[in-house]
Amino acid sequence: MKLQLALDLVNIQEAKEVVKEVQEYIDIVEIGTPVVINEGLLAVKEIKEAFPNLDVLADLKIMDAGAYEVMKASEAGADIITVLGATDDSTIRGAVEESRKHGKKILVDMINVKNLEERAREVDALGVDYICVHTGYDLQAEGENSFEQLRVIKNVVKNAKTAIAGGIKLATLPEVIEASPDLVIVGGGITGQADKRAAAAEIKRLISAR
Ligand SMILES: O=C([C@H](O)CO)[C@H](O)[C@H](O)COP(=O)(O)O
Repeated sequence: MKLQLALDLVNIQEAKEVVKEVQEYIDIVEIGTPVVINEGLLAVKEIKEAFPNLDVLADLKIMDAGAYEVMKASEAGADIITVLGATDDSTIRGAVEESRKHGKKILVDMINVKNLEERAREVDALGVDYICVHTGYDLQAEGENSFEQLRVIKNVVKNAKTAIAGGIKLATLPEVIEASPDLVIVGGGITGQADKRAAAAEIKRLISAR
């Protein structure tokens, strides 16, 4: 089980400072969608250059032009790029094909996918690397989470690795770990804590104990 730190509400300089603080406890750094919107793929490039030993995920949430956008993110240094499960198969196929040319990985974000079981099977058959259940900020604010969705995809996904994101904190981590995802994605559960390093260390400790 790997730990991904999601950075959403920071600029490039702040992102570097947070990663520096917690780098020994994380496997993947996510350059979140808001950061890419604010700073562009330069954020991916700068973080990869500053932390070459960590994998960098570009959370582009690609909905169209799969191959082109994966190509640009790959050139910027991303190791993993996100595509939305709600898009059509041709976009996901294009993203996967392009990622293979660059030796990169595709994580499909199932945010707001209604027919989760059926779509997870279809996406899995497209050869993606990760399938991720995700409760976004807006639904988190309404008290939702993705714990049950994780159990659903664990039952049907046979090839891809599974991941979960959205409001995961130390208090809810045991329930997540119980379902054994391959990747746990934590943003505010680390970046929103007074002692980020201690939070990351404790999350890593619990994940590694499995
Ligand atoms: O993908 C995310 C969200 O849609 C904003 O872009 C977050 O990175 C993801 O939800 C993880 O962050 P937390 O919910 O703060 O753990």
